Amino acid sequence: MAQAVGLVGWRGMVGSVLMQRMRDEKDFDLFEPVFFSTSNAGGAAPSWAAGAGPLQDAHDIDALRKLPIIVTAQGGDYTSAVYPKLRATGWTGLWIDAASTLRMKDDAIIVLDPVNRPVIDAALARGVRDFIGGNCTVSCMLMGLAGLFKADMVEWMTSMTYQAASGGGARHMRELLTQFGILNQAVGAQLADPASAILDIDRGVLQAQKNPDLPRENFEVPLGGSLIPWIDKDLGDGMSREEWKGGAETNKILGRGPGFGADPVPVDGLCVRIGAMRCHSQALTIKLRRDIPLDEINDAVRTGTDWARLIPNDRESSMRDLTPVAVTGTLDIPVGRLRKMSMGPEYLSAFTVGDQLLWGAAEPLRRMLRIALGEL
Ligand SMILES: NC(=O)C1=CN([C@@H]2O[C@H](COP(=O)(O)OP(=O)(O)OC[C@H]3O[C@@H](n4cnc5c(N)ncnc54)[C@H](OP(=O)(O)O)[C@@H]3O)[C@@H](O)[C@H]2O)C=CC1
Ligand SMILES: N[C@@H](CC(=O)OP(=O)(O)O)C(=O)O
Repeated sequence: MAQAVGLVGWRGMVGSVLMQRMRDEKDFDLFEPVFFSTSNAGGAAPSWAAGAGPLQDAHDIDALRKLPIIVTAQGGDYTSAVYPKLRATGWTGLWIDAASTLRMKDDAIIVLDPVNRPVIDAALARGVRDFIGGNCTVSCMLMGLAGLFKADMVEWMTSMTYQAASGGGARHMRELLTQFGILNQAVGAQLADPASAILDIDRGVLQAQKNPDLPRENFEVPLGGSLIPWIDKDLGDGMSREEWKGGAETNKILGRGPGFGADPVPVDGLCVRIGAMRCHSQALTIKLRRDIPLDEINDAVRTGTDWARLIPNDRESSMRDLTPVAVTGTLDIPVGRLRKMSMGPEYLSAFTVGDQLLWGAAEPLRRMLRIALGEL
């Protein structure tokens, strides 16, 4: 009989993308899904899951502890509330989670198997039970640049991010679009008149952006037609939590830093929210360990993972292939704008884009489940 797997958070935004990918890849042929809900215990399982029983209560520790594997995309509050109680019962099953709560725990692994499969395999062999998806910005960056890290070409790196609204969640995406709609309406008549003055339109947009009635419950400030140079909590030392994750998680995924054999690679930067929908983009400045020819760098990027796509550093290719619109809904991680910078031959610039709901959230989890089931 197939192994039972508990699924929590399957109808949220990350969960829905995860379910779709698992259906596309026929993952459900490999296990018996047991669907949980925090809001509708006893309700029907999703219609596409033929034969699945009714929804179980996601806070019912006795129901959860019967399962050898639990996959959750329910969120950090759920993990904080349920995980400690579940482990306190002596449950030794595998916990596969999208939330950041447990990521930096000593005995938890951040999963991104095309980059750190040996770390995952070694952890499974020594009995590690917690496998957590990485921060979306970090995972997308590493899926593109893995080749440079694998070849140990990187001395340090800065990452300047352009992060999509989806990183905040579904309500943030709606709010962004609502803001755009209101801005458009505010100047609709002038826009329709080719003879109207652009500075009048600009004034009208600014007025609408500054109007206290513009919906901003989620982002707190206008994002449509603007940007927000802060993501996640304020750590109190000038750094945002999202920026801290860049260095901390990159090194943990690579198996570098304190507790590992190799020195950490300094990774730092500035994380910015922009008005894109669901793709995070990043401009990278990389200090190479030595002057490496660009051909060699291109080869390393191209072969780093099966999903990295080398984009020629020309105007047409960059505009066509290196944008959120080009990448959304695909697993491709294009990497382009690769060139040596004027600071010297050891300084490399790069630009990369990734769908933060796919490689940034859902894909590493479904692949970890396959690994746990011995199917990848
Ligand atoms: N958003 C992102 O970009 C990323 C998020 N993550 C992590 O994934 C977790 C979940 O995030 P996300 O998917 O954005 O959260 P959502 O808010 O979309 O979903 C979370 C839960 O909300 C409940 N819910 C209530 N109303 C609705 C509704 N109308 N439609 C769907 N679900 C509803 C569902 O639980 P129930 O069925 O039990 O009612 C659902 O599982 C978080 O921990 C986050 O940190 C990780 C990487 C990226
Ligand atoms: N913080 C990310 C999204 C996210 O959920 O990240 P994490 O999984 O590290 O909490 C963003 O806002 O774009």
